[in-house]
Amino acid sequence: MSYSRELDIALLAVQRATLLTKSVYSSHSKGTLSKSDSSPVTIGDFGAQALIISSIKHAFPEDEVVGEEDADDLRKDNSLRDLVWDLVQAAKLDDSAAEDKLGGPIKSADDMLQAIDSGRSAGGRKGRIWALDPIDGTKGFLRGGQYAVCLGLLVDGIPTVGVIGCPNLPIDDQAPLDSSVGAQADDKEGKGVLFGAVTGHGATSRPLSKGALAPANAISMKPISDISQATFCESVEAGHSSHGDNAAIASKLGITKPSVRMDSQAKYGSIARGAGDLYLRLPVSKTYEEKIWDHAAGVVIVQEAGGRVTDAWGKPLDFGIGRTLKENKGVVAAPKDVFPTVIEVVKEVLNAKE
Ligand SMILES: Nc1ncnc2c1ncn2[C@@H]1O[C@H](COP(=O)(O)O)[C@@H](OP(=O)(O)O)[C@H]1O
Ligand SMILES: [Mg+2]
Ligand SMILES: [Mg+2]
Ligand SMILES: [Mg+2]
Repeated sequence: MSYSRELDIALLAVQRATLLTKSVYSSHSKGTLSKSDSSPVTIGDFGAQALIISSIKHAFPEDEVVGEEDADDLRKDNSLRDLVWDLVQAAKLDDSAAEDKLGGPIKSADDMLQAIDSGRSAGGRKGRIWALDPIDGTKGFLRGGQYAVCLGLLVDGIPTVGVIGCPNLPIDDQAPLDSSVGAQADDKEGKGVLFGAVTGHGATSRPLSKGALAPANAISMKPISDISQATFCESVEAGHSSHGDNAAIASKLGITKPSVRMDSQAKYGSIARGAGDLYLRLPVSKTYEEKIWDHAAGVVIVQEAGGRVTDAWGKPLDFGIGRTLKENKGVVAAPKDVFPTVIEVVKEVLNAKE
């Protein structure tokens, strides 16, 4: 199957949601709350989840969605709900054919809450399940760094369609990648990329637009003949990925360039288009379970661009067990031909710590 309709809807739904996240990004009050795990969530996360789930349920009513957020906090606080509702009503693509494909605007605040809560699927190995991260890199979103709106389709537990919208990344696939891209990001002139991929059909990038989709460019990972020249990406947040272990791996590979620190699945997009080469996410905590919505879209895009993605022990990521990757620890992504070299070194560093 080519999943071309799924890709089209996912691209448009993510594109529409970025109109909302961009309006929150540039505003002083982001309506930030602290969740039970003490991680942040903003009115942008709730609004983007509502818009995307409503688009998916319109186009594919039978599909399930595993979404990061739920509407509990909005049901308890009417003023917060109203803030999100205002944002959701304002986020419209300026192309009526595209809006029609997404079912047009959400009809009421109650429908909005219901849409957000339709992301409560438990996940699993059977059928079609979308994994949605309405704002990935919320800490970057609040700090003024990179963030991404991410949507992946799992078919029988296998990531099959992936879309990532990155409002703050340079449009140009060839733009040099260093930590200035990860820090002090903005979404002004020349910024805003939409990545997309379907298993077996390649990966693309295109400028984010406000209406119909812009023409796509095929992307692929950069061939590397000398691994010591590689550029590696890692989280900005030291609590999400071990900077020390990542640095030890880079050093064993002979890499001397400093890492590119960047929030969100913008890392997957950046290596998929050959701006960077490796993505290292070595676990910090022994008990943390990676979430399926933090990786589903990025994995399809990197694989279709010529890469391989596994956990830090080289085990395939298992998206079919539920909302988390509980059988995996950490994540490593690299171009296929150098992947075996990279994963051997990752395992050496992990084994030395056991
Ligand atoms: N202890 C931890 N280890 C790894 N990832 C974590 C973590 N705590 C939170 N995260 C995840 O890290 C994601 C951001 O990744 P990155 O550091 O690459 O930007 C967060 O996504 P959200 O921002 O969507 O909540 C969150 O799901
Ligand atoms: Mg979060
Ligand atoms: Mg996330
Ligand atoms: Mg998120």
